[in-house]
Amino acid sequence: MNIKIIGVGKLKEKYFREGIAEYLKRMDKFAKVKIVEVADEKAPENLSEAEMAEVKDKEGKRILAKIKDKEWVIALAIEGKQRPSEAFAKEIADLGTYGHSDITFVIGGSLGLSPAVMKRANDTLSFGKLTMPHQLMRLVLMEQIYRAFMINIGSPYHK
Ligand SMILES: C[S@@+](CC[C@H](N)C(=O)[O-])C[C@H]1O[C@@H](n2cnc3c(N)ncnc32)[C@H](O)[C@@H]1O
Repeated sequence: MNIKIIGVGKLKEKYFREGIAEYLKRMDKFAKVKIVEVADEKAPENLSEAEMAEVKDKEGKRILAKIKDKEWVIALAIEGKQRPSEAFAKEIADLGTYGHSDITFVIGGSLGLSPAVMKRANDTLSFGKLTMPHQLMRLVLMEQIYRAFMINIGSPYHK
């Protein structure tokens, strides 16, 4: 299975990078996991609606350029679909079984994902109504993917 996580902007803090590196290492035996970073646009406080849409559109185009036709895309969105970790684990296993072994997760930038990216997505994933910083979201997502693998092998990691 190939898992790609596309995020906007670089991870600045060392503790995030270390956390990501740890989960990359732990998942090594279950899947080929790749992090792809696309450049972010400057998004100062006082942007108009049109300017915010332009920021998302530009970032969205960069995201879409990193996605191949065969990839099953799951967009992370606050208003997306929530599910328990067990259901998420089953989905990951089923996708692999039924011919979608290239799964791509997409995390938006500080203003979120563009309509074009949401349209390309095959599914959405919400971690609840709380807004998380996109850098932290990357780490939380990795833990949940790792947890999914642990659930699927029946490991006591998942209690
Ligand atoms: C700072 S948030 C963007 C906030 C923006 N107002 C929005 O509604 O998308 C950056 C990205 O992190 C992800 N994200 C943040 N909180 C999330 C949550 N609770 N569930 C799923 N994804 C989340 C989404 O991909 C979002 O585009």
